[in-house]
Amino acid sequence: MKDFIVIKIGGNTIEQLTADFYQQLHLWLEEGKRILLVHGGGSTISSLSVQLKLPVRKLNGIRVSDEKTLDLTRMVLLGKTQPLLLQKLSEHSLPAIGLNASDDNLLVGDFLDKKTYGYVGEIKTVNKKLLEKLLTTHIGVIAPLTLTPSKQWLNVNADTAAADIASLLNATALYLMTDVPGVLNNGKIVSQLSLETAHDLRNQKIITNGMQPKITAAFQAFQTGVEHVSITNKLTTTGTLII
Ligand SMILES: Nc1ncnc2c1ncn2[C@@H]1O[C@H](COP(=O)(O)OP(=O)(O)O)[C@@H](O)[C@H]1O
Ligand SMILES: CC(=O)N[C@@H](CCC(=O)OP(=O)(O)O)C(=O)O
Repeated sequence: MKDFIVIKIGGNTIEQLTADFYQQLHLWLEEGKRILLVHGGGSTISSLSVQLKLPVRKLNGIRVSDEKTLDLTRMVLLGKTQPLLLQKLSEHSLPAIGLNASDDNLLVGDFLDKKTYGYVGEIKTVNKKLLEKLLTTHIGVIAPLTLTPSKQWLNVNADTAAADIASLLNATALYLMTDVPGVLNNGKIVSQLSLETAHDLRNQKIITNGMQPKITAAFQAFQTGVEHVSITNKLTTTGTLII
């Protein structure tokens, strides 16, 4: 079975992707790797929420989502962010296909903690057979949403979604691509991050906001067997490697 590589691209990062990113995808495709991109879109969801006078509330970097926020999230991710990324891939001659939880039971999940976060989920199963077929010819581009077994849509933090999917696919690598070159401490990149150091940096409030779900997601994937997990702004530099 060929390797699965999962790459999470933060909403802000889509516009900043450079030529080396697309070149690396071409190289991996030539090597026969199966590539899945999980995209974010958080900043657009927040700015539209403000325009529509919906509350913007995040706890530990995770959006608290009522029904209206969930609806808006679905519209942004599937109506704006995903087509933008697909268009960019197409402009760089990369064959890509947009995917979401409702495609042939692609993702099934459950509430993360309904009392605390509302309509927010985590992913429990992935239709691996479908991805094995589709990803032989295409790069998969997947939105961070899930459906419960009773078909309730849920908003999933994109870092959490990428890590859940990487774990469930037994992926060989997970790249969490963001707008900073890695985890920073006093302006310097932490090149290798252990769980113990991550706890310390969190306690010292050096790791805050959107970096928190990224760190949780990174260790979750690493501990379930994803060999290479990194937080970076480029596929060609390691940034912060999880150890
Ligand atoms: N220790 C840290 N090192 C780097 N970035 C951090 C750290 N703590 C918090 N952050 C913040 O996390 C942000 C990345 O998370 P987020 O905004 O959610 O991005 P994305 O949309 O790519 O997931 C950085 O831009 C930075 O503002
Ligand atoms: C539950 C939750 O936090 N969902 C995220 C999904 C999008 C996301 O994570 O986008 P970025 O990676 O660009 O931040 C949200 O609503 O913002």
